[in-house]
Amino acid sequence: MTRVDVALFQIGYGDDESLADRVGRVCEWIREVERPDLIVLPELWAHGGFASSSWTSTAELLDGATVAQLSSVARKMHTWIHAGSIIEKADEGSARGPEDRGLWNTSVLLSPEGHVHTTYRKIHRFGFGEGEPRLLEAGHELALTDLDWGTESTRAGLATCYDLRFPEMFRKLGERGAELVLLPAAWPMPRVEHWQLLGRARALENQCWMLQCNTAGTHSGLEMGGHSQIVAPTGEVIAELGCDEGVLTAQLDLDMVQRVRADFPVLDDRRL
Ligand SMILES: O=C(O)CCC(=O)C(=O)O
Repeated sequence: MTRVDVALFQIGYGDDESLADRVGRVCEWIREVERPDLIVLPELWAHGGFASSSWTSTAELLDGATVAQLSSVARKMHTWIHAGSIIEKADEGSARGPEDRGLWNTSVLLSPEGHVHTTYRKIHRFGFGEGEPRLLEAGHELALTDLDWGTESTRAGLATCYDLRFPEMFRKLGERGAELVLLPAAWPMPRVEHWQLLGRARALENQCWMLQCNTAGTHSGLEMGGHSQIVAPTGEVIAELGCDEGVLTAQLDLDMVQRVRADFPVLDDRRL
C-alpha cells in the first residue's frame, strides 16, 4: 500500500517583507517540521502573487537564489519539494517566447536529491489583459512526472492557480495518467468558494488527488483566500486550513485512485 505524508505550507505575507527575507523565513520554517515525503508551497509566494509591478526586477533564473535555497533544503531533508512557482526569466541567449517577454510563471518540482526535476510554465494567465497576460509569456506544455517514493511511484500532474478553472486541462492530465495534481495558488479571498468548489470538482470528475496550496495574508491591496485543501479521488476534502498562515499535513493512501476508478468506472463511459 502506498501511503505518503504530505505537508502544504500556506505562506502568509504582506508588502513589508523582502523576497530574500521571505525565502529565508520559509526555508527555516520547512526545516522545523518533521520530514514528510512531499512538501508543497504556493504560487509566486517569494515574488508576490499580485506584485506584478516588481516581477520584472525580481525575476530569477531557474537556478537562481530562491530555487537554490530550496534545493538545499530538499537535499538536506531528502524529500520532494514542490517549490510553488517563481517568476522565471529567460537565460541570456535562450528563447524568450512568442511575445518576446522572456518571463514566465514557472512551477518548480525539486527531487529529494535537490535537483530541478520538473518545471511547468503556467498555461492560463490570469488578469484579463493586466498582470500576467500583459507581462508574462504563456506556457504551452502540460507537465507530468513520476514521484518516486522508493519502492512505489505516483504519476503527478502540475497546474497553477487559474488553471483550475479549465477542466479540459485536468482531463488531459488524467488521460496522461495523473493520479495526483499539485496545484499552487495565490487565489484571492473574494472568490475562495470557487477555489474550494472547483478543486473538489476536478478531483471528483478525474478521480484523482488534488493538493491545493494557497497563499494567506494581504499584499498589493488584495486579501488572499487561504483554505488550502487536500481532496480525495471521491471529491471529499480530507484536510483543509482556514484563512491564516499554517501547515496542512495529511497521510494519503495513493492506491485509493485505482480503487475508486475500479469501483465506479465512470471514466470508461466518456464519448470521445
Ligand atoms: O481565478 C481566480 O479567481 C484567481 C486566479 C488567480 O488569482 C491566479 O491565477 O493568479
